[in-house]
Amino acid sequence: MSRPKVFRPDPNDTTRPKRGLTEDDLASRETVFRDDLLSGQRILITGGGSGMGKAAAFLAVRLGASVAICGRDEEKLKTTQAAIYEATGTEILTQSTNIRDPEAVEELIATVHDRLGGLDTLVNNAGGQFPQDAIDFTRKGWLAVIDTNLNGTWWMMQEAAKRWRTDGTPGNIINIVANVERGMPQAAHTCAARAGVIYLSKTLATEWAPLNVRVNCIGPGVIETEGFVMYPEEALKRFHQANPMKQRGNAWDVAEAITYLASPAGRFINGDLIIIDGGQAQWGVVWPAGMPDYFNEGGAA
Ligand SMILES: CCCCCCCCC/C=C/C(=O)SCCNC(=O)CCNC(=O)[C@H](O)C(C)(C)COP(=O)(O)OP(=O)(O)OC[C@H]1O[C@@H](n2cnc3c(N)ncnc32)[C@H](O)[C@@H]1OP(=O)(O)O
Ligand SMILES: NC(=O)C1=CN([C@@H]2O[C@H](COP(=O)(O)OP(=O)(O)OC[C@H]3O[C@@H](n4cnc5c(N)ncnc54)[C@H](OP(=O)(O)O)[C@@H]3O)[C@@H](O)[C@H]2O)C=CC1
Repeated sequence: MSRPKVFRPDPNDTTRPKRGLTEDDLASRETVFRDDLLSGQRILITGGGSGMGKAAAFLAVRLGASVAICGRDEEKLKTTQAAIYEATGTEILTQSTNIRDPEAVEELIATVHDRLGGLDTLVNNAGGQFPQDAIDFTRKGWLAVIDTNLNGTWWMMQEAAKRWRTDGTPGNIINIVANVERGMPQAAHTCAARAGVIYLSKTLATEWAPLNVRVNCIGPGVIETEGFVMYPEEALKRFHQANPMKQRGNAWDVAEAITYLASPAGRFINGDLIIIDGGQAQWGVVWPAGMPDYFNEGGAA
């Protein structure tokens, strides 16, 4: 088998195309929602400095929400903050936070409450993984993906809910996971973590109903964002072949679904998983690190 065991993206490689919607797109793209839909809402979006989180932040501000974003990279957050300010005249709150650090998460939730006066909707979008055959995962790699996607999401959920319980105010949690129903070859670490988040969410949708907190998940399929840099160009050529529409989704597709769940239209949706994947769940498999010969026609039976 000639597939490389590891693909490490080079952040300084300028030969790769820039991917994802531009700030101009995010500032002007049409939305189905009315201008003041989220007026008065306070929304915290993790990983809001890029990709789907950034699109959701742009849209929420355009629809009147007060928005906070976090991520590890302060510069990315500041760039997004400036772009949103330029497009809308509204300043969002940014706080550099690693969601894997529960103390940093506690500080983040406290800052959001202090600065925005409370929190209505938490969007747990921060996350990611690298493509690799599971058998070759290092322990550190496995732990990094589980700690980010499962533990990090949990620290955020728990801390937000504690504040809602203390304050006696309602809450809404939207967890961005992935389309894991049929498993995800070469993404087993993230599949395990996301499946964990989905069933955590289904459980808490019941357990936290007495607190008036709703919990839902969104499972994106192949959505073209800056995050595609984690995958080799060769794999990216095949990604959209895995859905019957043979298309890549974009960050706006997910941002509008987040908005729907954050709006009063989502008021009776609880414990659910909304898949946005062009039908991939019923069709193909991505193989982000390259399909083993075994599965090719003529490969071992
Ligand atoms: C859902 C779709 C699924 C795949 C299916 C594809 C279809 C969907 C397409 C797109 C899906 C997306 O999610 S796009 C969004 C992608 N965006 C992201 O992934 C951004 C966030 N990701 C990350 O921060 C990193 O990838 C992550 C590993 C999770 C955490 O980062 P950290 O900074 O903690 O970790 P690092 O220090 O970089 O690495 C820790 C260890 O992990 C291992 N490691 C890290 N990168 C590695 C690599 N490329 N190949 C092998 N191993 C690696 C090594 O053991 C590292 O240790 P050392 O050896 O000591 O270095
Ligand atoms: N694009 C796709 O096709 C799919 C994406 N997803 C998931 O959707 C979410 C958004 O992805 P997308 O927009 O595509 O990709 P991006 O890579 O653009 O977004 C991921 C964001 O998460 C932040 N992040 C990562 N780790 C941490 C951490 N430990 N603490 C705080 N922030 C963190 C990153 O910011 P920073 O680096 O500054 O920390 C970044 O802004 C991710 O969870 C992704 O895995 C799921 C299925 C498909």
